[in-house]
Amino acid sequence: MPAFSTYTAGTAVSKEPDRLFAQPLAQVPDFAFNEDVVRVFPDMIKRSVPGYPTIVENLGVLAAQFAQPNSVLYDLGSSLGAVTQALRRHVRTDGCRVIAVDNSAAMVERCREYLNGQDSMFQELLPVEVIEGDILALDFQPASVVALNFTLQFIAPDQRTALLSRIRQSLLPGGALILSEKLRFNDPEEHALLTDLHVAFKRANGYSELEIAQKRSAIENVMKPDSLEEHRERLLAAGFSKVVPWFQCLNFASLIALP
Ligand SMILES: Nc1ncnc2c1ncn2[C@@H]1O[C@H](C[S@+](CC[C@H]([NH3+])C(=O)[O-])CC(=O)[O-])[C@@H](O)[C@H]1O
Ligand SMILES: O=C(O)C(=O)Cc1ccccc1
Repeated sequence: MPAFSTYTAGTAVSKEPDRLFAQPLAQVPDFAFNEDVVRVFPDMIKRSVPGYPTIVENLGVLAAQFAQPNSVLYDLGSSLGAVTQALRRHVRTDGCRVIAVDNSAAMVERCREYLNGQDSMFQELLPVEVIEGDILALDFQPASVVALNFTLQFIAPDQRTALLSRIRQSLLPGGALILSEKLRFNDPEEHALLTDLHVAFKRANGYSELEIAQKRSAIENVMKPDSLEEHRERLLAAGFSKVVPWFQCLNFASLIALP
């Protein structure tokens, strides 16, 4: 029996601790969102991303300000649906529905289980559809809120502007894109300081030097962070009119981009 804990307003999520990189690996494979990662994901993301619980909960609060009646709210790269659950806790706008999309079959399967659990515990939640698919191939419907919560960094850099342009085209007046990302910094001293402080955050959360080093080499080929300046310029190039950072903790930040 997997261990479960209740958080996010009562919905049970796995609390299996992340020890994926605890043993020395002869060769560290590229990071993938497979079944092993799915089992430990809630623990991994909370212990790895400073500010993650604050970002997710407040993403729901922000979304409620931008949600327009009878529109779609997208959770792109939904993983286990933490953002979708926050949207359902906070958005009360008439006729809204959530579309969560992820291309990891293992994530989608577990996400559907969690959302069914939330459905059975609470009434009058926004309807949700969970799609297993590539967000680069998605046919966007008119949307008032689009959340990319730590997903764009996994998209090939040369595909990012096109994806953001398509999101911009789908956004309704009064809507918003909420984009959370790990940042890199153009100033080498600032980059080194915030990278060291992120390592200290992981150490304080119980990760060993070996776990930190092996995870770093697992993600370096698959996760390519940009600077805040690059994000701003790309969002403006994609047609957004205004970019407003609303949260930063160490080298992790979240931005609101307005159509
Ligand atoms: N092309 C793609 N199409 C669809 N999904 C993708 C694609 N590329 C990557 N993904 C998916 O994007 C998610 C990124 S995790 C998001 C956390 C979540 N938002 C959270 O708030 O808990 C971030 C992290 O682990 O740092 C994974 O589930 C991938 O399968
Ligand atoms: O662990 C890290 O160093 C990160 O940058 C964040 C992260 C969190 C979960 C999966 C992949 C990357």
